[in-house]
Amino acid sequence: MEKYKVAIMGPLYPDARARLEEVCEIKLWDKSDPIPRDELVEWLADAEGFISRGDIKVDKDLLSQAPQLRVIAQSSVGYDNIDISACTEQAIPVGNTPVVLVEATADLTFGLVLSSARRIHEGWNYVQEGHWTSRRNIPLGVDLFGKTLGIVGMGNIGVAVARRAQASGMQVIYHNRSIRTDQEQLAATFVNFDQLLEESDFIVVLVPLSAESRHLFGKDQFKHMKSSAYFINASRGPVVDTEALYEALVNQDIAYAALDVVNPEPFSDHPLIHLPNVLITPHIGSATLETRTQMGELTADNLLAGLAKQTLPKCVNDEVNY
Ligand SMILES: NC(=O)C1=CN([C@@H]2O[C@H](COP(=O)(O)OP(=O)(O)OC[C@H]3O[C@@H](n4cnc5c(N)ncnc54)[C@H](O)[C@@H]3O)[C@@H](O)[C@H]2O)C=CC1
Ligand SMILES: O=C(O)C(=O)CO
Repeated sequence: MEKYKVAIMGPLYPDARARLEEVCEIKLWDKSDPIPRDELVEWLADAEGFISRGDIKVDKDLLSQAPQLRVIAQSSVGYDNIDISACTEQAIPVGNTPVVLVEATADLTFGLVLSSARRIHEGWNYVQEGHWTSRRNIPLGVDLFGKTLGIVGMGNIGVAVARRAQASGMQVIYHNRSIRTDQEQLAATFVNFDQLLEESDFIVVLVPLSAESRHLFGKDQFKHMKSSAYFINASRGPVVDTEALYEALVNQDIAYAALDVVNPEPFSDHPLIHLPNVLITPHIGSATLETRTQMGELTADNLLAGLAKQTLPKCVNDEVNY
């Protein structure tokens, strides 16, 4: 049997790779920098399947140069790098990996709440740098118990974060595109956006990046928050205006920011990194061995289904799913 031609933006986890190699002729980009556009165009000229990744712009122009393409799969729940309407127009289904990454991402997100409130990494730096010579001047944190956590984007991960917060004795309020029908069961209260900004001690952001959510958090929103507020972003960097966040932290309009996502990524020389009231992790929300393995498997399932013109198990534009 002739093998399917596929282009894959790595990394590709070993089990998924073995399954794909059985039926696919693979071109694998395994460098950490994104593939140059002209090289990608060449790779896609005869590709039937494409495993994309978040740092690659998949737009109308690219798709117009990929005449054989019948499926795109991506190992993430977010797909803000892909022009979904253009894919739908060309009847190309796009597979993503929701659900399997929820608990790992919620752990990391709530870990940022906990680490920043209790200054865990500062405590470790303090010990490592030899300052623990007496009981004085230890990093002093704040309680979670009895505080209000506001979640912006109460989807799958938001709900999993709410469960963790409730177990720590926090009240949970949320703002979402729509009020959840399971709100009572969630024991979380829907509030409007401004109310959430004003009332929350901790704000966790988990909205997808879209035209509507780009720079949802800027100067005015930080001014609206409590000066004691902790701001945690685990969604996408561009949901926040980075310069406005920097100013808010320098001016102490808010107390602290903990970020798993920033704009741009990677992020190694921005002044934000040097502020004392910031904790940044390198976009590791779903990065556990178990979760990344499951994401790899689901991505392979989506790709193989599309190549065989069968229904993708998780499809973003179901109207063109097979
Ligand atoms: N840091 C990391 O490694 C990870 C980050 N993510 C990010 O988290 C996002 C959320 O993931 P899930 O919870 O699985 O998605 P989901 O689709 O289950 O939840 C998103 C929620 O946000 C709401 N929403 C959308 N736009 C909104 C807006 N403008 N204002 C208020 N609410 C809005 C939706 O109604 C939905 O309830 C992903 O799109 C991705 O960007 C996801 C996984 C890992
Ligand atoms: O799934 C996503 O959207 C991520 O950011 C990485 O898991």
